[in-house]
Amino acid sequence: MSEAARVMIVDDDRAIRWVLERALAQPDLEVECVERADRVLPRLLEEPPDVLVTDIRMPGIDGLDLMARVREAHPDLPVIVMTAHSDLDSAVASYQGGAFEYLPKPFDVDEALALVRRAVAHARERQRPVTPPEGLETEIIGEAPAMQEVFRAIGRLAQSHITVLINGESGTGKERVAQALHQHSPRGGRPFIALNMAAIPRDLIESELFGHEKGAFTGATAQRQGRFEQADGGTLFLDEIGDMPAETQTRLLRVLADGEFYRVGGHTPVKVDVRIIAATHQHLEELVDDGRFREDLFHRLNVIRIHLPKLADRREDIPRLARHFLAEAAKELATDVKVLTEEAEEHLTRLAWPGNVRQLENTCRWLTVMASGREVLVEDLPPELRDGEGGGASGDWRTAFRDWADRALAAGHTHLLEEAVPDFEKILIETALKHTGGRKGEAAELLGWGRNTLTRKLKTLMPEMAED
Ligand SMILES: Nc1ncnc2c1ncn2[C@@H]1O[C@H](COP(=O)(O)OP(=O)(O)OP(=O)(O)O)[C@@H](O)[C@H]1O
Repeated sequence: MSEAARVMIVDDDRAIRWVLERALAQPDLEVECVERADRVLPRLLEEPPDVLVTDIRMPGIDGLDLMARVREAHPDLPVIVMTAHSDLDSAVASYQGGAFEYLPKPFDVDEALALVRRAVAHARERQRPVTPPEGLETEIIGEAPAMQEVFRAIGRLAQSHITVLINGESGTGKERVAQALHQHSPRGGRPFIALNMAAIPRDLIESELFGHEKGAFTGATAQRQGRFEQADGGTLFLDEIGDMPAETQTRLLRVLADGEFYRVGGHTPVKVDVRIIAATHQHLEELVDDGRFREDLFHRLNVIRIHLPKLADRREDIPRLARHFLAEAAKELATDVKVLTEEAEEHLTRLAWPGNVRQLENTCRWLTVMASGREVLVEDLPPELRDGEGGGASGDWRTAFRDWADRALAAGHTHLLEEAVPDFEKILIETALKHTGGRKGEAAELLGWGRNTLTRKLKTLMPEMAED
């Protein structure tokens, strides 16, 4: 902590400024005194000091106003309020949740100095974990306490090769965290290979992981390296580990124990040095209890566990995430960056976000394409997010449908429309027919189709109903 801490003092009373400036003239502090908040506000917001000391009653922008604005931009900046006791309540109220100290007037200079030093120490203590490991700042956004825990874990694990298990719902950023763990490890310059167990057909998992020899099975026309070999010296990220078939679990366990494996159809052991990071949205303990996951493998993987909270459990991060994704989407689509109005931002902050960060990211992309103006209003939001608490009311078919699509994509499905549209139409047809007691003409009308269209659809979708 060799760098001097910057302290800004705002008071219209010249005598107080003079006293404080002298009291705080210390080698470890760099003090700046200003008379009026409005003259320094833009600079203060842009380049905040380490500690702000302010009076309450001042001409122009008063201390409460100043705190409100500072808090908005820098919620963690410690503020020391100098005031008579009578103003304390309103001061506390205005800065609730922020770091706040109180210096009653009249004060003793030593007391003032001690308080400023304490605030500096406090600010630095807070800043340390707040700053994610170097280079991560733009990658993982998270000021919520649970995300701070994640950053701390990444920092703590930076120098290790230890196996890590990441828990969290789909779309919470598990792969991101795995990447960060890799980048900040001594293996950072080596490959990071990700493999989603839920996305590969079960009978291909072994050859995907361990590779195969030529002729190992029909279609194995050449020798092929598996992910383990590709990840040699680096990190292998095994997503949705709970979906790993039992035989593969056994093989994985053996690789972890011996550091070597055989390609499918091979007889020569292949040696590798791979760090495993596994992730799952499931409760592995429960899978173990149900006999669906090997207990010994579970213990092997569960050395260090990182939990990623649902987005709904870190709502304070939503505005920043949204701004980040809007900027990213604009870059990607080579267009102007959309800005959320306060109402739209508040609205987004209240939604349920069952698809977590990924859903927010997709929403921001959608907005970048669809919103008409530069400013995004609540009305510009996709319809399913616009009304009520949207995005997750249980029983809402759109939510269930979205979850289905999320899962299907995560499992590697393609041509989703081909998969979904027939079911969608079938459900509507069945329901309409139920309502009309099987009368097709009326059902076609309810659906908004001509009778011929319905007949044609029935032939392809529900041939058993097509006879008439
Ligand atoms: N904290 C974050 N800051 C910035 N971007 C994030 C953050 N968390 C997630 N993302 C982005 O959100 C998307 C989803 O994250 P990611 O793929 O890591 O989730 P996941 O938990 O691995 O999902 P799944 O289990 O479905 O594979 C990615 O595009 C990722 O870059």
